[in-house]
Amino acid sequence: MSSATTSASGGRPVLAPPPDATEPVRHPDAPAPGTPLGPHYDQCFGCGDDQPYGLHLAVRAGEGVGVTAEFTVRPAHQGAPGLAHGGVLASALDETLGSLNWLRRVIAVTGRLESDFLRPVPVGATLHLSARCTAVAGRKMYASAEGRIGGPQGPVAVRAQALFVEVGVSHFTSNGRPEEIRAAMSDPDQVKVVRAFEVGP
Ligand SMILES: CCCCCCCC(=O)SCCNC(=O)CCNC(=O)[C@H](O)C(C)(C)COP(=O)(O)OP(=O)(O)OC[C@H]1O[C@@H](n2cnc3c(N)ncnc32)[C@H](O)[C@@H]1OP(=O)(O)O
Repeated sequence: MSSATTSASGGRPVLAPPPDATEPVRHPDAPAPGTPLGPHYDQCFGCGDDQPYGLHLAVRAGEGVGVTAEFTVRPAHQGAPGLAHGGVLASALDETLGSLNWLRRVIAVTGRLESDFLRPVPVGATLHLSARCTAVAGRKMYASAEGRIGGPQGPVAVRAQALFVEVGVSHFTSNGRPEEIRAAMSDPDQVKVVRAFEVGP
């Protein structure tokens, strides 16, 4: 196995939680199962309403540290004629996985994302996504996701495993372009300010 998929210590796959990992904990203020989370940032490619070519992914809180989401593939998302681009599908998985952090009220960004593409996804299809956090170890959150087509119980078209790493707000304020940081920070809607930075953009 290559060093890209195994850890430095002992050959454990990098996306396998270490033995001292713990169960993820849902924050007491997390929205009830079934509640739409809404966009975390209106310019986000994954969920933002103001991104004309974005995914406009709609995420709902699930049970525990889990979410469901839907994404309908539009012509702007094509790779091959009539089919979704693989990078766009990976973005849908990443966005769905990222929203798990909102249920934990932890600021975290994607460190690693491994995707499997099992079936082609046509333009016009709705991808029914689900994701759950499987373990936490220090700043690291381990999670998995899948996307089905033809309905929520349809065949799995894509799936992913991911590692998110907890960061401070300075990850965004120090590295993001100042124009967008200033605009997001000065939004009069304080809930929007919090959500723009509490969940990785
Ligand atoms: C609504 C939700 C929207 C969500 C949108 C989707 C989320 C996103 O797409 S976020 C954007 C994409 N991601 C990024 O831009 C992140 C860029 N990367 C970084 O900033 C840094 O590399 C970062 C923060 C991940 C880690 O850096 P740093 O804080 O210095 O931590 P570091 O000490 O290197 O790593 C911490 C732990 O994570 C592990 N780790 C970090 N990266 C990886 C990786 N790629 N693979 C495996 N393990 C990793 C380290 O081995 C370390 O483990 P341990 O504690 O056991 O030693």
